[in-house]
Amino acid sequence: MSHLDDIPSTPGKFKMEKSPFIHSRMRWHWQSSLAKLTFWSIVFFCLILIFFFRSPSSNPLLQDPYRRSLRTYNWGGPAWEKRVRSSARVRSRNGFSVLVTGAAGFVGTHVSSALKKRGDGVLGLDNFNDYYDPSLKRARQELLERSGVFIVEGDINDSALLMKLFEVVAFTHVMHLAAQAGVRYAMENPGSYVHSNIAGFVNLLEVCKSANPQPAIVWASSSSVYGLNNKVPFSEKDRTDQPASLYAATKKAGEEIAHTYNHIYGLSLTGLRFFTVYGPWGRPDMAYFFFTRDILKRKPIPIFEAANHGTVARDFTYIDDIVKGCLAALDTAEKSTGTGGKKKGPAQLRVYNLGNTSPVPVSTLVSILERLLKVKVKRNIMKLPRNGDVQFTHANVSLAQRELGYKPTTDLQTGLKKFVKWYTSFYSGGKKAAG
Ligand SMILES: O=C(O)[C@H]1O[C@H](OP(=O)(O)OP(=O)(O)OC[C@H]2O[C@@H](n3ccc(=O)[nH]c3=O)[C@H](O)[C@@H]2O)[C@H](O)[C@@H](O)[C@@H]1O
Repeated sequence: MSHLDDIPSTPGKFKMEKSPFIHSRMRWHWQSSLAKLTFWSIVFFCLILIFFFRSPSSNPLLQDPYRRSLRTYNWGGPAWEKRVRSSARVRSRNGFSVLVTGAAGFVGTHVSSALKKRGDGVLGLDNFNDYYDPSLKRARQELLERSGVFIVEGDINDSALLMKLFEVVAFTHVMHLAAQAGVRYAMENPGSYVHSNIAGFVNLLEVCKSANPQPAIVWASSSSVYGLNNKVPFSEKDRTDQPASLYAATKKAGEEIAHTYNHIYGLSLTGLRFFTVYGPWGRPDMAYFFFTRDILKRKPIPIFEAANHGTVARDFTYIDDIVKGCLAALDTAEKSTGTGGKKKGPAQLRVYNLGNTSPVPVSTLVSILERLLKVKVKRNIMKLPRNGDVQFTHANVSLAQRELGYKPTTDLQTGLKKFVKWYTSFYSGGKKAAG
């Protein structure tokens, strides 16, 4: 019989014998148990430490926004100020001096480049976060640098940096495009939306309101603010109090915050509700972009459909049309009316839809890509997940047409052709030639 057979399986029923042999064995057993306990406690403690420091996705305290806000950026010094001044220098008569936040982003890159081309002074600001592949942002930065646009590396939550920028340059306009984008990611990392779209926006407005002169601000809202509104096409007068995602809620909050800063401080503010913008240099987290990548890899494509086989559709809007809308919003923006944080009179407050006015089903988007890429697509029809997506979007742009002269001219087929041309060139090693 092995000594293990002496130990009853039911705890508490074991009767201790008073034998010295058993005593020493018990002591040895106790000591070895203590050693084991200490050993496993250390292992457990180490595992907790590893988990804490290496796993941001499972630890809300260390998720992206907080890590990002802890990042330090190098800025300042005479050489840096010289670059800032030179990039923001106006080169055309009556040109603007524009601070573009999110300049290394998709829309930011295109708008910065268009402004620079027509002789405006442009200074970029971007935190180069890793929401999607930062190397794409770096490639956009290179592109802008070649046309004379300097992107300052920093966060819109950094008041000291923003104040420094306004001290060095008297910006006439701010094109605010820095944001945490993406509808579905809001369920994974809600904090990043609050950090960028609310706290960051407020911080920027705080600095703008105190600037002398105050700049006029044009900023990116989103078609997602229409949420569960089902009156089509979406007009600026429709309900926007039923957001379907936290992303949408933060953009809607931005519109209300804009109202407050306009009301109290006389800041001129224009919000642009973009409708699913696509095109060359686009965002890899968007469906048209990753569908292209996955079709080329022969992977099945998940196509969402609503209840009862309902079609899911988007008012896909080509980037060049959006850029025209952004420039027109800057051109028609009136001056802010405050000085040194005090309102001197009523200021302009506007909101416009910038869409394409012709929604296309996601299944048609896939068919167009299939033809352009010449690859037979494996379709995987799936129920629209409850993750913030709405069934359809459709812009009424008559207000933007009337007041901004906005008129979209690119249909999805034409726009995707340009995107695919850029994509294949960019990702076939010719990254620099893809501009
Ligand atoms: O219009 C807007 O305001 C928003 O447009 C896009 O959001 P979304 O329209 O959802 O764009 P995608 O994520 O590219 O999705 C496009 C369509 O593809 C569908 N989809 C997406 C992913 C997928 O796997 N399958 C699929 O069918 C979506 O349901 C949606 O109808 C942007 O991601 C947002 O940042 C932006 O603010």
